[in-house]
Amino acid sequence: MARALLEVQGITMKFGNLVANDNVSFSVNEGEIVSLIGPNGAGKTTLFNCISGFYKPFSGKVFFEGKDITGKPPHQIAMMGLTRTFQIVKPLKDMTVRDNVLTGAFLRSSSRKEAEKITDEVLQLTHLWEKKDMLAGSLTTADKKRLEIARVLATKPKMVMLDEAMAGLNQSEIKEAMELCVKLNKSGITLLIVEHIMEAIMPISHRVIVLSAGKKIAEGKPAEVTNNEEVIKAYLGERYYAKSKKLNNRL
Ligand SMILES: Nc1ncnc2c1ncn2[C@@H]1O[C@H](COP(=O)(O)OP(=O)(O)OP(=O)(O)O)[C@@H](O)[C@H]1O
Repeated sequence: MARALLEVQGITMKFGNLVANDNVSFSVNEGEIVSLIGPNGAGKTTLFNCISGFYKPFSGKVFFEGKDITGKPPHQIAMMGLTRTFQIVKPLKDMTVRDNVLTGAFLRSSSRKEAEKITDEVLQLTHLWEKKDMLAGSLTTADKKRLEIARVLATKPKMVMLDEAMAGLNQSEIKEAMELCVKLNKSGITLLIVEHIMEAIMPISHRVIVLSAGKKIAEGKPAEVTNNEEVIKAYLGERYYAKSKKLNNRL
């Protein structure tokens, strides 16, 4: 049986009177690609922040490999093998691409030689090798997103949480990002992905979890979720329903 790598149990997070996450529970098994979707303001990033230690949830627990990580600091959670990227990428823009990735590698290794070896492997894997000497601030959006992923990979994670890593990318860049996700997953990394580009994540996800107004409203295989009436009404409607209706009208 698949082993739960991440277990989120009844997470509630409030900002004043606003309940951003309302008793959310789910788990991610080792080796899975799970996507977390939902309308703007549904609470996806807040949940990422609660899981990765950037927020201490109001109530509920988070377990990674069976260990309680609720409220532990982000660097400690990263040391355990769970890391995340940010929706708004923040590379150290006056440092080179390679040095940016090195900062991640130093979490795993205190030896410079070893950290450089990890860094160079990750630069090859993420197709950033040719740009390793460029200043991070001069990269395109797509390459900045790639660098964010590279920095995370250099920490040698067991599981990566990607927060809108495909936002702002063009079609071919999205395809490359999808391929990278599949490649990382095949190399043994479990993925939890927040994304609005349904066309990109549905084909690569094993399971999808849907949040709406802070609550989990559905969970299942991509085909199950896209046919779920509540999900269509709360979220997919705008994107999927109109598109399929247009198509049906034309037939
Ligand atoms: N630091 C904060 N202080 C106060 N309210 C916040 C804070 N962060 C998020 N919120 C509110 O919590 C709710 C959930 O926001 P969150 O960013 O988690 O949603 P999201 O699903 O990630 O949205 P999006 O898809 O637009 O990124 C929103 O109403 C938002 O305004």
